[in-house]
Amino acid sequence: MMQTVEQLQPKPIKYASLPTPPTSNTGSPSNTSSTLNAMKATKISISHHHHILIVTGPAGCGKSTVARYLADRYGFDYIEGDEFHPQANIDKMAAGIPLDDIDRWDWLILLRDEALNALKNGSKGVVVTCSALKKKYRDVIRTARLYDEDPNANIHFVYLRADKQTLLARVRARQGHYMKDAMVESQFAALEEPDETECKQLKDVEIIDVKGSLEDVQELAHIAVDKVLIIPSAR
Ligand SMILES: Nc1ncnc2c1ncn2[C@@H]1O[C@H](COP(=O)(O)OP(=O)(O)O)[C@@H](O)[C@H]1O
Ligand SMILES: O=C(O)[C@H](O)[C@@H](O)[C@H](O)[C@H](O)COP(=O)(O)O
Repeated sequence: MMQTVEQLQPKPIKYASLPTPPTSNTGSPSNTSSTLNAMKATKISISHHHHILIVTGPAGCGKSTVARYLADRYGFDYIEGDEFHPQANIDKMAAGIPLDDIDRWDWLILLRDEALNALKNGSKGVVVTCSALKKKYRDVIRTARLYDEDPNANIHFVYLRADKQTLLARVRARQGHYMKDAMVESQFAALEEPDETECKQLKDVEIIDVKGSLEDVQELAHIAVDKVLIIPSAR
């Protein structure tokens, strides 16, 4: 069964005023003009497979903002990863102490299982925010495919790439969050960006440069994700 994007989202999709797509040192470019032209010219449908989109990156890169937008666009469930940290992790981060691997394992498994539950309960797709700073954390999430009832479940990472200055500015401007700007340094220290090997071998990472305005970033993100979710119709 196919669902058209038009059915999921009343607003027409604009492809007209796109920002110049970013290129990345480590991953594939987020889109090409030929893909865009193909999408403009054809009716587009979301494949019937289960989809898990993991929006990743360090604190302040825009995970929640972009994930909510994507969930809305595709009619997917939304899981805010921060809400699944145990209180001990929140307390630690609020006190300015970075989490370590041990703090994160159960949280990652919980997020994976929450996503699987949403699919089991009938959701076609789910968008999860999860910093997933290291490759081994992303690998934990990748095991969702082994447990999902759809053997062709589509697990995809949207890595929001930002430089330290941008993150510092955004974390400083954000009100009422336990994660303060002093933690940005440790987030970068822990960060293992998806590199060329990971991107090429696993083909499940899109890298989005998030320096631009929110509107630009949302557009870049949905163009990248459309390529993953949507089958251009032959008709
Ligand atoms: N592209 C952007 N340009 C400007 N501000 C942004 C952008 N993306 C997010 N923000 C703002 O930056 C802050 C951090 O975004 P958020 O989505 O909470 O990031 P994360 O979930 O990764 O910590 C928020 O106040 C958000 O409104
Ligand atoms: O693995 C971690 O160290 C945390 O998950 C961290 O990366 C995450 O960013 C925080 O939960 C803060 O929340 P925000 O990302 O919403 O700032």
